[in-house]
Amino acid sequence: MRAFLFDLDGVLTQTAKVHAAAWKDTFDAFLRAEAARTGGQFVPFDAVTDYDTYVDGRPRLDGTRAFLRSRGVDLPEGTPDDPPNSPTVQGISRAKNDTVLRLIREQGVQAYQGSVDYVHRLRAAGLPSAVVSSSANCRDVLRAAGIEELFEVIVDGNTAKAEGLPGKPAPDTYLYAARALGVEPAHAAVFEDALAGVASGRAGGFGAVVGVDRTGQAAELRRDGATVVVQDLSELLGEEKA
Ligand SMILES: O=P(O)(O)OC[C@H]1O[C@@H](O)[C@H](O)[C@@H](O)[C@@H]1O
Repeated sequence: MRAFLFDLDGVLTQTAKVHAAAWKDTFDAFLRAEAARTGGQFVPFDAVTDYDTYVDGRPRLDGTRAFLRSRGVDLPEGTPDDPPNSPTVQGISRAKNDTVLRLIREQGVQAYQGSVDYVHRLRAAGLPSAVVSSSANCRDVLRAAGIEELFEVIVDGNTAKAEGLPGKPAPDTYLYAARALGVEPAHAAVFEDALAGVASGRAGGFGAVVGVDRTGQAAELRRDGATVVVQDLSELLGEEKA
């Protein structure tokens, strides 16, 4: 492998669980109000299974659409100016973003030490790395974790929007990063904790797709595209550490 492409939330930083909590907060408020309005049952958002299946790894608006569709809810798209929690895809997405930013402000951002050590090892070996994230908040999160300077290339939700790239599980954002580093996908490794993310690694024909299993979904990561699964990148530093 000549280039290394890392997802952000859940691979480099401990922010996947913060996103999951913000999604749960937002969707539960919506579902509760819907149940009251229609007289139906309130079935809460599951921060593990619903998050992994519909939301994790995808661009924000795609996550909102995919989860609502899974509950048979069809909301108008709305506009980015819709007030948070308006019954539109944009309004719900905006509420979720307000919540995730508040949680990040309150809790700060921690990197995974194993990932930071791994990227340092790559740098010492002269091997380039990129961050490939669906998040529009990617740069702020990298900065808050103090690791922005470790990467040659950063492809995030804003890059995808500006370049018209479809988000994960499509391979386009990873392919864009590999091109920016001047490396063929067959010689680049993808590191992902999300099912949509390993699927984009597989779809892009990458030389290795490392599933990072933080939540006990190793089998699903393999099913959707991981060629190897670890619980933490420190496992890949292995005996060289001794
Ligand atoms: O809402 P943001 O910060 O642009 O992030 C979009 C998505 O980014 C992904 O990295 C997360 O796994 C998702 O949970 C998140 O929804």
